[in-house]
Amino acid sequence: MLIVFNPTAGSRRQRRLDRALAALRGRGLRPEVALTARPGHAEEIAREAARAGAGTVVAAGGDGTIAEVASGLAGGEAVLGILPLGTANVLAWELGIPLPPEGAAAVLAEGRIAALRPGIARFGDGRTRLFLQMLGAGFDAEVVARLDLGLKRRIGRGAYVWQTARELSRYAFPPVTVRIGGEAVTAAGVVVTKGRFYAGRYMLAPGALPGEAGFHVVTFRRPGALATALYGAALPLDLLPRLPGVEARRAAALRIEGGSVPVQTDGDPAGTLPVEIEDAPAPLRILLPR
Ligand SMILES: Nc1ncnc2c1ncn2[C@@H]1O[C@H](COP(=O)(O)OP(=O)(O)OP(=O)(O)O)[C@@H](O)[C@H]1O
Repeated sequence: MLIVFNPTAGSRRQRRLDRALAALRGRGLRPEVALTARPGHAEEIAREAARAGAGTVVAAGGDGTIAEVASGLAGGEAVLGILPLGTANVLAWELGIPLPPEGAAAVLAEGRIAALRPGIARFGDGRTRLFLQMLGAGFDAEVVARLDLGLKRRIGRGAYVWQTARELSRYAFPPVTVRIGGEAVTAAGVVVTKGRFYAGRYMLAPGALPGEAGFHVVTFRRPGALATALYGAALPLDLLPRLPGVEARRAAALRIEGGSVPVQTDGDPAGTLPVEIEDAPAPLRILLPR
């Protein structure tokens, strides 16, 4: 077992890693730890470990680190483990992986292996990006792109609230077009998700199930600061899916177009529109609670 540790993710991460390591050793495991030195490094480490025959490669960080490790493992035999040390930890909430390090360690030691179907985003410039939870185009990606990472390290999720307030006054809400089969929907923004939750443990797509093929596509029709502030206020109350102008569809694959609109995947900046989205060719094996 190799643990790929992002020392910049979340807060109090070193102590939480140490607690997980102690719990794993208590269960007779002797994991190695590799530290990431830069964005993208977790993917390289994971790919190399898988090539060298690692059985389990654990992403110790937030959703961005998990997506990077998953990219490195794609198409191989190694199993993905998750030690949630991030800021929002959406995927951990989605999959029921405990946030306390001892609980997460128990899943790494004794969990069951399940299959997830990652999504793949193909950008107009030819780059691809794998995601496990979600992709957003529009306002949420603008917030992620402009987030002050130092502030996020200091105050955690409050940094997103602060950045949202700032972007509400200056984002122009250019329209995006979502194409699913022959249908075209124009909206102010869209979130394409594999899971139910968004921004933590808040309900976005109640019908989504981990491991399913395809996507739940949630469009936000109304542009502007007022509508977006309302979406933001409804989110922690789990009322977002019921708001007027918020519509959900299923799609096996889709294309999103829009001029210079930013895109985020699993909470990290990923590029700009256009993007084509489909399921990854192979499932990914992952350790989940029994
Ligand atoms: N050593 C490093 N220095 C700077 N950035 C790094 C380093 N290692 C990894 N990263 C980048 O940090 C980004 C953010 O990390 P991650 O998403 O894991 O944590 P988080 O943002 O705190 O958590 P969450 O996504 O759950 O809110 C990752 O996308 C990764 O590319």
